[in-house]
Amino acid sequence: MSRLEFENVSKKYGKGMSEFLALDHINFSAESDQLILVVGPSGSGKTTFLTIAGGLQSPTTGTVKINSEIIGNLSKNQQSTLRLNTVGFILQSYNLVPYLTVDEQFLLVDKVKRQHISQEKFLSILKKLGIENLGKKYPNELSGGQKQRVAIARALYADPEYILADEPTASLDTHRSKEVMSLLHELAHQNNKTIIVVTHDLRLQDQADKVYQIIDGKMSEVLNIDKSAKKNLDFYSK
Ligand SMILES: Nc1ncnc2c1ncn2[C@@H]1O[C@H](COP(=O)(O)OP(=O)(O)OP(=O)(O)O)[C@@H](O)[C@H]1O
Repeated sequence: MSRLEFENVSKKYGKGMSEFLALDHINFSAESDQLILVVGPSGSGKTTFLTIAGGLQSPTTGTVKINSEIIGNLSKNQQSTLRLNTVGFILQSYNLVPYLTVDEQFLLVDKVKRQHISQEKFLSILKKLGIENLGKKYPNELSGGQKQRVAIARALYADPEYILADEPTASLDTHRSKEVMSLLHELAHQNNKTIIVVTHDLRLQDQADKVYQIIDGKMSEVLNIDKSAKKNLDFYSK
């Protein structure tokens, strides 16, 4: 079973007068079969949390474990291999390669991961995200929402144990947002994935198994999300 754990994780940026505590003693765990939503206002530490969860940056203090392995104890090469084999990122910047068509973005995953996905599975992912007709287009020919969906499809295509998504529905309308969240929910439960979504968008809470909030770098589980969601809607919106 997959398990991601944060033990007393803090992250400081800068030094001296410009020192800033972005994450403050966070304890957190996520397992397979879970879609977890992490909400919080702008600048509260959500992206910092997600990038540390995926080993893209290190905590200042505390321990992050993926499947019982302490990430900080691994060499840089071992960390890259662990990331490549277990974690799929959906980042705000989409991370699409500008000079590759949509189809080629997926071929690149095959190359990097030395895998080959059946055409049938490939098409089913594209269809689920409504991008089956975009294969020959380059990223600069796509709308923000289309780029977002290609980035999501590419993360799913690599079939990682963990999917870490930063505002995956930011450029999508309400209908598409719900579809994407349903898809992530289905993946978590039918394909045993651990999925963590950070977002401002409290409308996504319906599909989540657990909801956490980060405020000023401190994280807590939101047990009664409906009530606080209504109270905090303005607070969370950008
Ligand atoms: N590399 C960095 N150097 C210095 N400060 C940083 C750095 N990255 C983030 N910060 C600061 O840490 C805090 C948390 O940033 P983070 O991006 O994690 O917040 P966020 O909740 O994801 O915000 P948003 O919702 O606006 O994306 C912010 O005050 C930000 O300015």
